[in-house]
Amino acid sequence: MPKKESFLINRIKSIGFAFKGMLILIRTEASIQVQLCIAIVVTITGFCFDISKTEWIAQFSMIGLVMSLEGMNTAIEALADFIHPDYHKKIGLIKDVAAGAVFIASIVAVIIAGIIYIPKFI
Ligand SMILES: Nc1ncnc2c1ncn2[C@@H]1O[C@H](COP(=O)(O)OP(=O)(O)OP(=O)(O)O)[C@@H](O)[C@H]1O
Repeated sequence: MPKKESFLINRIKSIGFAFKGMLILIRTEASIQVQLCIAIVVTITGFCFDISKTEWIAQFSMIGLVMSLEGMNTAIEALADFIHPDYHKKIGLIKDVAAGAVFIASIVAVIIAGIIYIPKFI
């Protein structure tokens, strides 16, 4: 019994730490703030155009993917700066690759937005 309790408490604590991390990202990361604004705008646009359930799923999936990858990118940047604060070619490569992952998701997000909204204008 006590084992189960401590497991539950640990899970709740983990959710608390994760929530704290999310708030840090929203408060301190300019890219996340921009993405959050875009997410709010496209969500309002979704209501305006009365998009279908499948389109909502695609839209929210891309919002989640881009913002969570941006969070991972921020963590990798912070880790790289902590491990090696000075200039190093490898650190540059690590940061570029992490940023590249966000960029790929962002391009796909723009394509999906085009698939959803362009037909509503023509
Ligand atoms: N220590 C380093 N050694 C080599 N190149 C680096 C180093 N730090 C940064 N760079 C290069 O500069 C780019 C930008 O790095 P930076 O850490 O400023 O990230 P950023 O994309 O500007 O993110 P943020 O705006 O969140 O700080 C990297 O992608 C990398 O090419």
